[in-house]
Amino acid sequence: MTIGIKICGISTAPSLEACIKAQASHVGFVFFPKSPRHVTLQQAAVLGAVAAGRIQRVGLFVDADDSTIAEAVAAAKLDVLQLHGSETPERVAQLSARHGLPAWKALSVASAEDVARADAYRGAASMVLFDAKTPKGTLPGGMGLAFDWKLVAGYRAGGFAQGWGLAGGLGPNNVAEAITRTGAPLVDCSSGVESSAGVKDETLIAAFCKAARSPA
Ligand SMILES: O=C(O)c1ccccc1NCC(=O)[C@H](O)[C@H](O)COP(=O)(O)O
Repeated sequence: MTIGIKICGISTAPSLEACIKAQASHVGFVFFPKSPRHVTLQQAAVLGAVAAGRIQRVGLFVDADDSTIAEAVAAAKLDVLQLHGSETPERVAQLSARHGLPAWKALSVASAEDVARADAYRGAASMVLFDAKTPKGTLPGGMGLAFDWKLVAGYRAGGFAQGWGLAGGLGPNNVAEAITRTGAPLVDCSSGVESSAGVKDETLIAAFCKAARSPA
């Protein structure tokens, strides 16, 4: 099985090129102003053009309004929408249909009940991305926090056309073990390949992608 690898929070051309060179499958552009990884529409347009046809472009939104999403889709020529807030299944389906794009729904996980919330999104989202629940008042992602992988080990993703993904606290040193223990078909990493908040490290990107393709 070819593992999907998404590197999230790409905001510069060198880090984008590092993801392509390392053969990641997806890069994430964060459209959430509170994030240190936030990109402007101008940055997104440049990065989206560089990425075109070379790697899949995922736009990340947190309860964004229609115009924010429409402007980002147009600027970056996004291939996928990642909805990382409290978007309902209806909102996910609506945005996917409106833009003609697959939509991934991120769910924050700390318990089995959180994983079960994915059921409501079958048929609406093309993928469910399980991420760690973050403390109140902090960012809803990109915090380097992991959750108990046992909660999603062997997850059955029927009804999600693109399967499921694992995020939260992954890095070059634990991603192989995470894949082996959960069977996740896609892994997603942000802070684990950074030297400081929002600053990607090209060596860590390469190491992460290599490790993800070498299950423990
Ligand atoms: O990365 C962000 O800054 C961010 C901000 C707000 C919502 C989501 C965000 N990131 C989502 C991602 O897809 C991250 O890759 C995921 O949360 C894992 O992050 P990390 O634990 O740092 O690898």
